[in-house]
Amino acid sequence: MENKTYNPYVSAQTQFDNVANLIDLDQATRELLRQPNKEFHVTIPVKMDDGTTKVFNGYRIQHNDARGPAKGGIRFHPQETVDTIRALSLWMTWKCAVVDIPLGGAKGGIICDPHNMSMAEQERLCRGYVRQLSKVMGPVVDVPAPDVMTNGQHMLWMMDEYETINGGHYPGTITGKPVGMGGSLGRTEATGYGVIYTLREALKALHIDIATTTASIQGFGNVAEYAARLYKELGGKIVAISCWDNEDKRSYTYRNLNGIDVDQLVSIKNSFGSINKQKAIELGFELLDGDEWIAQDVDILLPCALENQITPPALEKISAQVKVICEGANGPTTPDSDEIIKAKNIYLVPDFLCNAGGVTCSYFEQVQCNMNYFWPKEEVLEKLDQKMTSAFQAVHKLSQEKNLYMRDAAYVIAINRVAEAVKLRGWV
Ligand SMILES: NC(=O)C1=CN([C@@H]2O[C@H](COP(=O)(O)OP(=O)(O)OC[C@H]3O[C@@H](n4cnc5c(N)ncnc54)[C@H](O)[C@@H]3O)[C@@H](O)[C@H]2O)C=CC1
Ligand SMILES: O=C(O)CCC(=O)C(=O)O
Repeated sequence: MENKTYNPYVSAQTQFDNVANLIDLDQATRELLRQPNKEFHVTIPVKMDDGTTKVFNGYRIQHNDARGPAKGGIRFHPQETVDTIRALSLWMTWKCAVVDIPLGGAKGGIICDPHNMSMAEQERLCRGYVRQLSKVMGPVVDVPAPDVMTNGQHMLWMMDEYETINGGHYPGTITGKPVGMGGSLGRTEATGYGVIYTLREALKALHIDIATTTASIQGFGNVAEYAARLYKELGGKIVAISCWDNEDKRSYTYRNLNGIDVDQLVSIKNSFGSINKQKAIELGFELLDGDEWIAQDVDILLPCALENQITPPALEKISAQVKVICEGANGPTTPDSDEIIKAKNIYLVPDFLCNAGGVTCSYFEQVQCNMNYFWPKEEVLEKLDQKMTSAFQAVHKLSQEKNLYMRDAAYVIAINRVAEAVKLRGWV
């Protein structure tokens, strides 16, 4: 099969258009919701350690804030594109709506490769980004958080710059901050755990005992690591994990058919979620091609890396054993692949439902910051489980009642909530 290229923004709009037709959404609401409301494109000059100045391109795209302040992560990636960020901003709106938290959708990104930047350069980049955007962000406007290749330290530098500019303490400006500095316990785990809460519920609905299942995972960053940890804790066996190798500029799949020891693999990965190949081989892992994660004879696939990973050619390799796909990543599946997944009768938990644990915990972080009182981890995770489980059940129920694909059912709930908000506000 020929290798097609996919634009995530086109995919996000295609998904939206399909469901807008299904629910007969009026024309004005369609036009409003199928594109972002505001876009900020900025240049960020950064003094590099060698004395030169490098200019980076950054973006913040706010899709919709009818239900509350815009919310969504900031990515650092050398191949970041404005269309990817547009798509991600749409998905953030649907995500907050499907779990019913009072927030809108936004996303940010900077084209850069943090692998090749010192911590001091990264700090200057974070501060420069906020200097460009401080007027259009803030606790009641737009609240960023970590995403691919960003972490709590980046968020703290950004918050500090925002507070310096605005002269006060505004911990609700950014979420995903380190614990003790306005961060919430459980935020590090939240997205990955949320993925597994939805998997647990999906398996219950399918009458499959999680302890009898096997899984293969794409990615080994924040989302994948904590999904792997909780899945194992619930009795599942992981046989393969793939990740990017920045030295070889390609991905590999690490396989152990006896079951992967997650702690052991974490001990040999770096802060970017890349596994040390040499050490993995010494530990007895089989080294396979990066694409092989999808070809394993497992019950569950957990794509937790990037967008456009599950394509028709990739699906040609999928094992007949696969029963469930839980999308930890944003946009891992292309619209033409959805048709194949439906035809194969694989149960799909769609991205903006499956990975909503991160933003749900970010919302809890804001609530705790507003109270200036922080909950114990057990309380955070219990509330997170409740939110994720009830959102999953509402989507599953609708999908059963109306015979809808799970992605479409999640969209019906999310779009209806946002459409109602824009109507109530008198925007359409
Ligand atoms: N961090 C969060 O709270 C949330 C993240 N997400 C989404 O989850 C996905 C992963 O995010 P994080 O874990 O935070 O990022 P991360 O930067 O911590 O990890 C990304 C992982 O993907 C791997 N990867 C990159 N390219 C790959 C390729 N071609 N093949 C195999 N592996 C590859 C990297 O090696 C790394 O292990 C992204 O789509 C992100 O937008 C969604 C919701 C919240
Ligand atoms: O925690 C957040 O606010 C957003 C996380 C995020 O970027 C995402 O869910 O894709």
